[in-house]
Amino acid sequence: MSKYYPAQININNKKCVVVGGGNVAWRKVCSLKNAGAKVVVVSPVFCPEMEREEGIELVKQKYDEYYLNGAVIVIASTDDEKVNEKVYHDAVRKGMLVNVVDKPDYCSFIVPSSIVRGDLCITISTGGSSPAFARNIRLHLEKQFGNEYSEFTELLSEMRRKVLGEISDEKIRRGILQRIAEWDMFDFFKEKGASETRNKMLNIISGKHICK
Ligand SMILES: C[C@@]1(CC(=O)O)c2cc3[nH]c(cc4nc(cc5[nH]c(cc(n2)[C@H]1CCC(=O)O)[C@@](C)(CC(=O)O)[C@@H]5CCC(=O)O)C(CC(=O)O)=C4CCC(=O)O)c(CCC(=O)O)c3CC(=O)O
Ligand SMILES: NC(=O)C1=CN([C@@H]2O[C@H](COP(=O)(O)OP(=O)(O)OC[C@H]3O[C@@H](n4cnc5c(N)ncnc54)[C@H](O)[C@@H]3O)[C@@H](O)[C@H]2O)C=CC1
Repeated sequence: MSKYYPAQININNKKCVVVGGGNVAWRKVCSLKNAGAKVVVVSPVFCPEMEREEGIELVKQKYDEYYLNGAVIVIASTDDEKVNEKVYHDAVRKGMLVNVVDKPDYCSFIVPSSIVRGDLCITISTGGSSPAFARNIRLHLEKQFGNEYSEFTELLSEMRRKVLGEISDEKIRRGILQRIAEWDMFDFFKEKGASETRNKMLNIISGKHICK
């Protein structure tokens, strides 16, 4: 049985607070920002990357629970165990999701390693057993997942919206959605490109091709 429930959290435009301004905090700031969060970092000192980054709010202060107000996610990444623990208890009391980077027992969620190709996101977690192994698996897999995965996913998204809007029979709809996402379609896409694949998919959608 897994210790955690894997899920994707929508934090677009939501306030997320990172306490601490070091290298580990920087990694978390990047992933939160990439997911569209409004990132606030509270720390007396920031690493140079953070000082340079635009579009994040830097609060040059020691931690105070006041800074958590309105946040959906809180990450404690200071080098002071007492501060990290206080952040954890404050966040839990306020009903927020919290992650203390060096204390898995003080995490209501943990952050997996991830490969992002447009809307496609492959995440790898060892449940805290070995973050270094999660990272190495990412480096290994990354080479196999190029930008074509992003482009094919984008095309599928467009076609899926069309199918959902136009085909009311659930069985036929499911059949088409399965068919256009099959591996031979992806091979065709890689060989012939987006335009020919789009035509092939449109033929399937309009019933000109028999579904398997
Ligand atoms: C539980 C968890 C909580 C959390 O932070 O969410 C956690 C905890 C801890 N990490 C520690 C160390 C390291 N963490 C990394 C790297 C990453 N750590 C990440 C996640 C997680 N780390 C969560 C579990 C994820 C899972 O297992 O699935 C990644 C995937 C995502 C991210 O952080 O964004 C990111 C890789 C991103 C990428 O590159 O793809 C490296 C490697 C490196 O930096 O090169 C090292 C050094 C080598 C090592 O120790 O393995 C320590 C010991 C600190 C100490 O020494 O005291 C603890 C505390 C403990 O284990 O007790
Ligand atoms: N989960 C993970 O992936 C990893 C976790 N760690 C752990 O994460 C912690 C942070 O690591 P680094 O970023 O390398 O440390 P660091 O020493 O570079 O940064 C610590 C930061 O905490 C800030 N800080 C200290 N007291 C504070 C307070 N009262 N309020 C707000 N900010 C405060 C400092 O200003 C500094 O910016 C360490 O405890 C380390 O053991 C380390 C490696 C990997």
